[in-house]
Parts: sequence; C-alpha cells; structure tokens
Amino acid sequence: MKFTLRKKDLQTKARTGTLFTDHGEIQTPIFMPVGTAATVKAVHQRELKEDIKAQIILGNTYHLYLRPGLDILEKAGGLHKFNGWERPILTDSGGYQVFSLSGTRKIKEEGVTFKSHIDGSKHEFTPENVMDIQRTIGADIIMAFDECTPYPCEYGYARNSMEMTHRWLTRCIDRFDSTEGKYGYRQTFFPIVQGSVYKDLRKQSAEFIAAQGREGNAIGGLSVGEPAEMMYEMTELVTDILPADKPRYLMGVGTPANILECIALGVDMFDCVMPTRNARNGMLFTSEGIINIRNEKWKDDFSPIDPAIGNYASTFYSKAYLRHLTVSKEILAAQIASIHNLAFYLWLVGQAREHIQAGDFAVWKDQMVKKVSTRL
Ligand SMILES: Nc1nc2cc3nc(NCCc4ccc(CCO)cc4)[nH]c3cc2c(=O)[nH]1
Repeated sequence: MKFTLRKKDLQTKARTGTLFTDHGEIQTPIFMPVGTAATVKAVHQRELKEDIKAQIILGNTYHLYLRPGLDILEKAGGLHKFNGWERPILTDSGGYQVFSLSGTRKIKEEGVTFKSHIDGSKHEFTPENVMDIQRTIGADIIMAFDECTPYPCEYGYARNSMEMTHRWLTRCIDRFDSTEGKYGYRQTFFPIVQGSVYKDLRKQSAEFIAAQGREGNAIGGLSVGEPAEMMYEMTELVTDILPADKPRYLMGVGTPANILECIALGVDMFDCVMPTRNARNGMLFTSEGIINIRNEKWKDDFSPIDPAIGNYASTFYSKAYLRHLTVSKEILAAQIASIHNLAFYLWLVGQAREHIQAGDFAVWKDQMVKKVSTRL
C-alpha cells in the first residue's frame, strides 16, 4: 500500500501525506470514525460520505466475529459489501476489546480464551485465527493481535506483556504473509508498538516493530488512562523511531486537543469512540469549544450548532432544538449530535492538513488547542 508524503512542517514533526488503498485514497493526517459492529452508530453511510466527509472508518474484529459472524460476512462478499461502505476500512484485531470487554478472559501463550458479552459462549483468539478472521471481514488495513498493556502496571508486567505481543506479532506476520485476501483486493497489515509508559520498553518495542518493515505502524497501549503528558512523551519517543516514510497510527486517540498535539508529534492516523459516544449523551465538540447541550443556558439559543464547520446538521439545526431533542431522549438527538461531532473531528484534521501545507501549523495548533478545550 503506497504512502506518499506531501509536506513536512518546519517547526514540528507534523506532515501531510496520501495513503493509497484499493478502496480509495486517504489524505493524512486523518480521523477514522469508529464503526464497531458494521455501523458508525446513528449515522447513515451517505451522511458519513457526504456530510462528514469520512475517508476511512473502523470495524472491530471482536464484535463482527460474534455478530453478524464470519458466515454472513463471507456470504455478503466482505464487510464493504455487507454495510455498503465502499471506501477504506480498518479493523482493530480484538486485542483491546477482549481485554476491556469480556471480563471472563484467560491470556495464555497460545492466545486468549474469552466468553462472548452477547451470549456467554466460549471462544479463543490466537494470532493465527485473528489474521484469518480479518481476512474474512475484508478490511483494507488489519491490525496485529496484541495485548494492550493495562495502565498502570508494574515494569515486569509491562515487559512480559510487550515480549508476548512481539512473539504474537511474529505469528501474525507468518500467517498474514502466507494467506491471501478473499475478495480480490489487497489488504495491509500494521504491527502495534507496546511498552506501556516505560521509555526503555517503548524504545525496544518501537525498534522491533520498525524492523518488521511493514507498510504502516501503529502505537498501542496509550489512551488507557495515563496522563496526557505521558501519552505525548511516549508518542514522541516512538515516532522518532518508527520510519518517517510509513503512516503512523495512534490507536484510541483522542480528544481534539490530543489529536492536534499528536499530529505535531508526527502521527498520521487517529481513531476514537469519543465523538460518537459523547454525542449520545449531549457532549458536543465545536470550533469554539465544548458544549454540554443539556445545560439550561442553551434552552433559548437559536443559533446554529456550529456553522463554521460547513455541514448540513451543524448549520441547519439550532442549539435550542438539539437541547430539546436531547433532554427529550429523541432518537434524532443522537443522529444530529453524532453527525456534528464527527464532522467537527474531520473538519479539525482537514484544517490541520491545510495549515501544515501553508507552513503555519505550529502557531495555529497552539491557538486551536486552547479553543477546542474551552468549556462553553
Ligand atoms: N489492538 C489494540 N487496540 C487498541 C485500541 C485502543 N483504544 C484505546 N483507547 C480508547 C480510549 C477511550 C475509550 C472510551 C472513550 C469514550 C469516553 O466517553 C474515549 C477513549 N487505546 C487503545 C489501545 C489499543 C492497543 O494497544 N491495541
């Protein structure tokens, strides 16, 4: 999968680029809406494309494997055919979900056994079968099966967890490189850096991942409760080691401010459930700051949600109307807020791309970090 760098910022490690997949191009830096179970919750595929201008979305191996299941997905001709999203898709490998979702899991060298959060049925994920599962789902970019090391944890645990992730990585690569895609288009594999918040482990893991020479590299084990300063310190250390000519994907990040700071640290791809999950309880991200739309103060504010970001929902509907829908628990509230928050995230990374191109990203970023973090 080709990745061409366009412009490198002079004051920071920010850069713009283009990622070429068989389902279309991705302009980076990019935010990837999370579509866990074959849907970005409350949003139509047409809205994702036309209003939000999403370029790539995520799916989750753990959820899709359990429901609708591989049989249905294969009969459909893969996830793109099943949900009608014909642009790029990335699937996370289940590592994080198995560790965070099904409390009943056992980690062994062979893999992880767990109970379905849906019906309690027993399953096992191994590096090998997770590659086969992601081949069947058919995402354009598939992730290594890793252990997302919990935070906080002792140095010894972090080291053992990282070393197991590295052994699992070798098994993932052996399996991926000896199998083909099932639907006639190419799939790409990204390894994932671990090492928790220990600088020597992070360095060791980044070097091991870089040495695999894959077409893109991910940074895992962050956005798991550590302080933002620690996230930035680990990200900076790892992006100094990961090859500059390959896309860098920081998993599960983050708030608008986190994303801007990490673009400056050389990250190209981001995903987070925050814009969609927080939308459903009335937390709106806007170009002027953060709004809790349930707050009384918006009751008679008939101004548009956020006309600056230029999409239908954010311009057509007022704050007062969205507050009414939210407090009334109307279904339309989740739809409007989800489209708006995702359109804001895509607008923000689009603005970052423009300012990197214009050469004034550093100054713009510092101003924008303050603005997007303001509580309105
Ligand atoms: N395979 C793999 N996947 C990951 C996904 C992650 N997702 C995160 N963080 C998400 C944190 C997160 C969770 C929920 C919310 C909603 C709040 O309202 C926001 C952020 N960190 C992550 C780390 C890994 C990782 O090492 N390996």
